[in-house]
Amino acid sequence: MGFATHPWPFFMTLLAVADAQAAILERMTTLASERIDLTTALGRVLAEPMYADRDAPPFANSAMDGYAVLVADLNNASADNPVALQIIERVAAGAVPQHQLRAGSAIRIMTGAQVPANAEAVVPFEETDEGQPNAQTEVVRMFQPTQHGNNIRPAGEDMQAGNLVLAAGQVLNAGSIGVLATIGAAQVPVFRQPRVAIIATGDELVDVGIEPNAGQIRNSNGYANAAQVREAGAIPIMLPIVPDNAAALRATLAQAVAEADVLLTSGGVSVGDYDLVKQILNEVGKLEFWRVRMRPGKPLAFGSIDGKPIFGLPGNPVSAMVCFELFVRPALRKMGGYQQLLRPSVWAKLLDADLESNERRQYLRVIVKSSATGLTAELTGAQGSGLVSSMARANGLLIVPEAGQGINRGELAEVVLFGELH
Ligand SMILES: Nc1nc2c(c(=O)[nH]1)N[C@H]1C(S)=C(S)[C@@H](COP(=O)(O)OP(=O)(O)OC[C@H]3O[C@@H](n4cnc5c(N)ncnc54)[C@H](O)[C@@H]3O)O[C@H]1N2
Ligand code: MOO
Ligand SMILES: [Mg+2]
Repeated sequence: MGFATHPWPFFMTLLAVADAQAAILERMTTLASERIDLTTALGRVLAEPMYADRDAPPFANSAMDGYAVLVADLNNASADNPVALQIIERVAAGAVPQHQLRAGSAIRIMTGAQVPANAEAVVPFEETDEGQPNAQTEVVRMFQPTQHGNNIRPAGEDMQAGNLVLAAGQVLNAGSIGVLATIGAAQVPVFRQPRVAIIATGDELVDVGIEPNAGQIRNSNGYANAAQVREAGAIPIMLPIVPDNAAALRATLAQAVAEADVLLTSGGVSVGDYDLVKQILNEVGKLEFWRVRMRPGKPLAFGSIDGKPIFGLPGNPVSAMVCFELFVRPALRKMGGYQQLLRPSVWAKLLDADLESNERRQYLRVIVKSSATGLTAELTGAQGSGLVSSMARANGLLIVPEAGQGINRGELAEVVLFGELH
C-alpha cells in the first residue's frame, strides 16, 4: 500500500502548476447544448449566436409624452408668437395612429406609441400650453421651433433584423436576458452544465448532522467543494462519505461514473497506509498524473474512469479548495463552454512581512483591498492547510513563485482573485 509499493517512477517528478493545468485542460471537451427557459438562463453560457428577428424598436415611436408635429409648422413659433395646432388624434402606447399629420395639426401621443408615418418631431407637453380645449375642437399652443427627429426613436435604433446581438460563449447577464426577451427567445440554447460527483473519503468523517465521536471530524470538503462547483457554473451531486476501504471506494466510483460527467474525491491521495484513491483509480481507470509542485495541494491526483475525468483532491481542507480553484474550476468552465477559464489575477502590494520562496509554488490566502493608491494584500494569518476558516476570510491566493527571490513587504505580488474585492 502507498506510493513506495507502486512502480511509477515519473511520479517522482512534481509537475509545475501551469503544466498540470495545461495537461488537464487539453483533456477537457465542451459538453453538448440544451434549450432552457429564458427565466432560468441567467449565468448560463450561450451555445449559439443569437440574431434579432426584427428591428428593435420595431417601429418609430415617441420618446416623450407630447405632440407629434410637422417641423415647418413651428418655424416661426416663439413665446410672443405661439403657434396653435389642431389636435386631430390621441395615440396611446400599443395603438396604431389612424391619421397622418397635415399642416397646422398635432397628434397627442404617449411615450412608446408608434408615431404617425409622416411625423417629424414630438414636442413634450411641458413645452406647450398642455392643450387648451375650445368650443369645437382641441387646440395646443407651442412656443418654440423644433427639429427633425426630436424625441422620435427610429425603428431599429437598438437592433436591426438579422443583426448578431449575442455571440456564442457569452455568459448571460441581466442585460443579455433583456436582449433575448426582446428578440423573442423564450427558449435559449446554452451549454449543458457539468454534473460533478463529490466523494469525500475518510474513516474519520461524519456528515454535518451527526455528532462526531472520539477521533472523528465532520466532512467539510464535500460541502465546500459542492459550493465551488456551483460557483463554477456546474451541478454538484453529493455522494455519501466513503470509508478508507477499497471495495466501498470502487462501488462509489462506479455509481459516480454512471451519474456524473466529472468525479471529485477528497482525501486519500497521499502516502498514508489508508490512502487508497490512486491505487483504486489506477485499477478501475487511468491515473494521468500525481503531485504538483505547489503548497498547499501537492498530492493532487488526476486521471479518468470510462473517459470521465476524475480529480483526487488532497484531504486537507485548504488543499482541497485551492486545488479545486486552480485545476477543477478551469476544467469545469471548459466543459461548460465558458471562454474565460481562469480566474483573473491582479497585482497587489504585500502588507505583511517578507515572504520566502520555496521549492514549491505557494498560494497564500490573502485579503485584497482596493485603495486610492492601488490594491493591497494582507495574509489571513497562519497558512496551515487544515485551516478552513482562513479560506472563509480570503478573497485571493497570493502566489510566491517557486525557486525565486521571495516577495518583500511593500512589493507587488500576483494574486488570483476568487472573491469580491474589499
Ligand atoms: N509522509 C507524508 N505525509 C503527507 C504528505 C507527504 O508528502 N508525505 N503530504 C501531506 C500533504 S501536503 C497533504 S495535502 C495531505 C494529503 O492527504 P490525503 O489526501 O491523503 O488526505 P487524508 O490523509 O485523507 O486527510 C488529510 C487531512 O485532511 C482531513 N480531511 C480529509 N477529508 C476531509 C473532509 N472531507 N473534510 C474535512 N477534513 C478532511 C483529514 O482528516 C486529515 O486531517 O497529506 C500530508 N501527509
Ligand atoms: O500540500 Mo498539502 O496540501 O501542503 O497540505
Ligand atoms: Mg492521507
